[in-house]
Amino acid sequence: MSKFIVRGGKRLTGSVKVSGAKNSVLPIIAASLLAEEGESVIVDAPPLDDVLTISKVLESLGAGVTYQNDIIQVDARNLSTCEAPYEWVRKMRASFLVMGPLLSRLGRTRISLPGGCAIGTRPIDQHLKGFEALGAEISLGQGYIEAKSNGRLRGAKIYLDVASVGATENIMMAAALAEGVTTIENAAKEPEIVDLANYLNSMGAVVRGAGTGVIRIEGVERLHGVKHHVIPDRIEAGTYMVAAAITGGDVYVEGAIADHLGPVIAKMEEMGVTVIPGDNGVRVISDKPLKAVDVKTLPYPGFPTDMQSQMMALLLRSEGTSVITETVFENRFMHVDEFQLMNAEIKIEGRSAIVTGDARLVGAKVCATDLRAGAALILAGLVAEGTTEVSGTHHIDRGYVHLAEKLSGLGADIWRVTLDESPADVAAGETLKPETAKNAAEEAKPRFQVQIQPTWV
Ligand SMILES: CC(=O)N[C@H]1[C@@H](OP(=O)(O)OP(=O)(O)OC[C@H]2O[C@@H](n3ccc(=O)[nH]c3=O)[C@H](O)[C@@H]2O)O[C@H](CO)[C@@H](O)[C@@H]1O
Ligand SMILES: C=C(OP(=O)(O)O)C(=O)O
Repeated sequence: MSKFIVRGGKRLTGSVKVSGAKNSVLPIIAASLLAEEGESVIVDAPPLDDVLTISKVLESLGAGVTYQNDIIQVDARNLSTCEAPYEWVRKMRASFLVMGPLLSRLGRTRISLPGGCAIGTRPIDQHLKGFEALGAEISLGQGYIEAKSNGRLRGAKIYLDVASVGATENIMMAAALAEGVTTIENAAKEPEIVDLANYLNSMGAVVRGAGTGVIRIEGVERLHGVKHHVIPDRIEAGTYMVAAAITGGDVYVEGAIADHLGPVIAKMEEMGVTVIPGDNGVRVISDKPLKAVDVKTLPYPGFPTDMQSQMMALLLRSEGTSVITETVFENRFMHVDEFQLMNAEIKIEGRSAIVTGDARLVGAKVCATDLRAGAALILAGLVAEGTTEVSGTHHIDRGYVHLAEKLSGLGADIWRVTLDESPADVAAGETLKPETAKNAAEEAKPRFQVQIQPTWV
C-alpha cells in the first residue's frame, strides 16, 4: 500500500512536461488488434497502470506486446483466442474497447463485463446497439458478453442516444473492417476520437468526420500496422494548470494543446488566471485573488467531467460561492466527503455541488475514491495547512505518470511512501517519515519494470 504525502504552502514555478494521453493510447492499443499485417508502433505511450492492463488483455489474446522508453510495439498478426479474460478486463473499463476490433476481425468475441472507476453505472448499451446494427448477435451471461457475426459485419447507420466516447470508438473500430459504409450520428467529438481516427486511417481505414457529430466509415478488407504518436494528455495538462493556479504560481505546461483545453482555459480566465498559449504548451500565471465561477460538465467541447474534481479544488480557494453541475456521470462527487475532511464547505443538491470559497484548508488523511478525485485531493493538499496524506494511489496510478516527481520539479513538497505492511510500523506512523519514504526520484523509475512479467519488459 502506498500514499502521497503533501505539505502545503509552496508556490509552483517552472516547467512540467505532459505525457501521452491515457484516453487516446488505450483505444489505439485496442485498434492495433485490427492489423493483420506488420507491427504497430505507438510512440509517447505513457507508462500507466491502465496501459499495462490493456497490454495484458492483448497478450492474453495472443498478440505480442513490448514496451520500452514510452514506445509500445504490438504484433497482432496471429491471435490465438477471441476471449478476453475477467482477470484483466475487470481492472479497467477501457478493456472493453477490444470488443469492436475482435468482432470485426475474427467474427466472434467473448469478453468479461468491464470494471473501472465507480463514478456512475456506466452502461454499455450504446456499444452493443452499434454492434447489433452492424449485424452482430449479442448474448449475455455469467458476467460475459458474447458477440458473433455471420461473415463480415455490414455497414449501417447508427444513432447514439448519448454521445459516448467509448461507444463511438468501439463502433468506429468494428466498422473499419465491415462491408460497406457505416455512419455514426451523435458521435462523441473528443480529441481522442480524432486521434483514433487518424491512427485507423494510417492503418488503411477510411474514416471521415471524426471530431464532428457525424462520422462516416467506409469498410476496407485489411488493415496494417503503422507508427503513430499519441496526442498529449489534456486532462493531465489541465491538472498541472490548476496546480499552478491554486498555488499562485507561474508554470509552463509543456505539450498542452490550448485548442483541446478551451473550456478549462475559459473558466480559469473567468476566475482571473492568466493563460498564455505558446508554440508547444501553455503558460499559467496566477497573481491575483481568484473569483468564483459556475461550471457545468458536458461532452466535448464542453467542460470535461475528468477536470471537475480538480476545478472544485481550485474553486474552494476562490472568493465567493460557485456551483458545479455534473451532467455526464451521476455519481462523480465522491471527493466532496474527502474535501470536507480538509475543512471544505460543500453542499450537494442533486447533480450540483455548492462550493463555498475562501476555504482555510487543513491537511488530513484522505482517500482517492477515483482517479481524478485523487488528483484533486493532492491539489488541495498543495495549499492546505500542514500535511495531507492521500491513500488509494492505485486510482491515481491509472492516469498520472510520475505525479509526485513532476509536482516536486515545480517546487511542491510532495513525496510518495510505500507503507510497510507491518501493523506496528503503520500504527506508529514510522513509514511516513520522509527519510524512510520512497522519494520522488524513486517514483520516477518506470514502475512497469518491477510490476510486469518478463514478456513485457
Ligand atoms: C478511457 C476513456 O476514454 N475514458 C473516458 C471516457 O469514458 P467512457 O467512454 O466510458 O464514457 P462515455 O462517453 O461512454 O460515457 C458518457 C455517458 O454516457 C453514458 N453511456 C455510455 C455508454 C453507453 O453505452 N451508455 C451510456 O449510457 C455513461 O453512463 C455516461 O453517463 O469518456 C468519459 C466522458 O468524457 C471520461 O470521463 C473518461 O475518462
Ligand atoms: C474516468 C476516467 O477514466 P476511465 O474511463 O478509464 O475510468 C478518467 O480518466 O477520469
